Amino acid sequence: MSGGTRDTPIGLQVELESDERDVRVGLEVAAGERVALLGPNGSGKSTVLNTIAGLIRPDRGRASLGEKVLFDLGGTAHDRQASRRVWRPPYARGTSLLAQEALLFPHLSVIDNVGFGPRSTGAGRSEARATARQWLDRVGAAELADRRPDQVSGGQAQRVAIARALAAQPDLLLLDEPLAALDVAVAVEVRQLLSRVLATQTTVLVTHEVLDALLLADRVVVLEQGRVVESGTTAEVLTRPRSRFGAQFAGLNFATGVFDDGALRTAEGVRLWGTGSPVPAQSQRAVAVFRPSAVIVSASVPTDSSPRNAHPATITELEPMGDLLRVHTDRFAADLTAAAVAELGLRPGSEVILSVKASEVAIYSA
Ligand SMILES: Nc1ncnc2c1ncn2[C@@H]1O[C@H](COP(=O)(O)OP(=O)(O)OP(=O)(O)O)[C@@H](O)[C@H]1O
Repeated sequence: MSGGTRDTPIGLQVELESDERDVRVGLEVAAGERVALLGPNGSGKSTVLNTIAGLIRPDRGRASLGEKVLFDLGGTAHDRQASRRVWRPPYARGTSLLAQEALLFPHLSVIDNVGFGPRSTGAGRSEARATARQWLDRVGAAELADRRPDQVSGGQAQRVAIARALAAQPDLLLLDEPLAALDVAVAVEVRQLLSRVLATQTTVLVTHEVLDALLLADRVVVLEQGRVVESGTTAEVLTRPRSRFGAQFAGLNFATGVFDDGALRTAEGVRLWGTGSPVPAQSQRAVAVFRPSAVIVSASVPTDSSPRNAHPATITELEPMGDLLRVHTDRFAADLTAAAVAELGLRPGSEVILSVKASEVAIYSA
């Protein structure tokens, strides 16, 4: 070990069940792996993070970091014998939690904030300060060492908080939307910093940002209503999502149903023709995914190209999206230029036909 993260990363295994919150989640993070937890508000992301950190006690479950048991409350698949109840307190877990706000200790200088972890695991004052200096250097905040937390900006405070979290040499780093409170420009810098320092750090990251998943995570786990609904490499989930939230995160239109005679049939009876990749078996549960930019909006069914997928829809909302407008409807979303929206006279309540070529729709098993 050298004033940094542990030389040999270790992995995490968690199973937890909370009745009050209706959260039942199993999660495995390999040694050195960085996993992003995604999901809508209230889907259970913070519950998972705070349970691992030891701030929330679930009803049942078990978690271990390498050989170290964080808690074992029984009632899980591992619980083959009546298990001994284990609840390791937060400070003895080897985890560091970094939240949206830096939450530095206000009465300590920046360097002593960063040296706090090493001090509390037995390092002497000068050794702790040396480790803290190395970390402040690594996060580009060496010149802040002697300041008080109220003398640094939000972005600087978050850099210091990252240094403090990592100087404690955590076996597991827990990040709860660490960039959400920062200005866009500062978030870009701190994201770069995180991607540099997290390379081999076992990490669980809660985020709502696609860029965080792309740059900071090896794998993505999607929660909906307290359950894991999909998991895969970041690239897999962004290109072939299998959950509604995964598709929303990737900015894609999404429908679920069963594969039936060459098309997806949804529970509402809508049929979507597409390209099977690979083609699902007849009657298999499947999803259809396509880009909003592939959707054509018109006042009536186009006669020239006769697309197989043409559906009546009502516009619900218009939203700016880069240099386009995203047209939300009661069915799918479409990206149009402002000129096209003006020409068609589109506004919430307008009734339109949405069409998309079958070659633009990917259908695969759910
Ligand atoms: N203190 C609490 N007591 C009881 N139930 C709670 C408490 N906090 C959250 N819940 C419930 O637990 C479930 C999971 O919430 P949680 O905060 O973990 O979701 P989340 O995915 O982190 O949401 P967000 O993105 O809004 O932070 C929700 O149904 C929520 O209403």
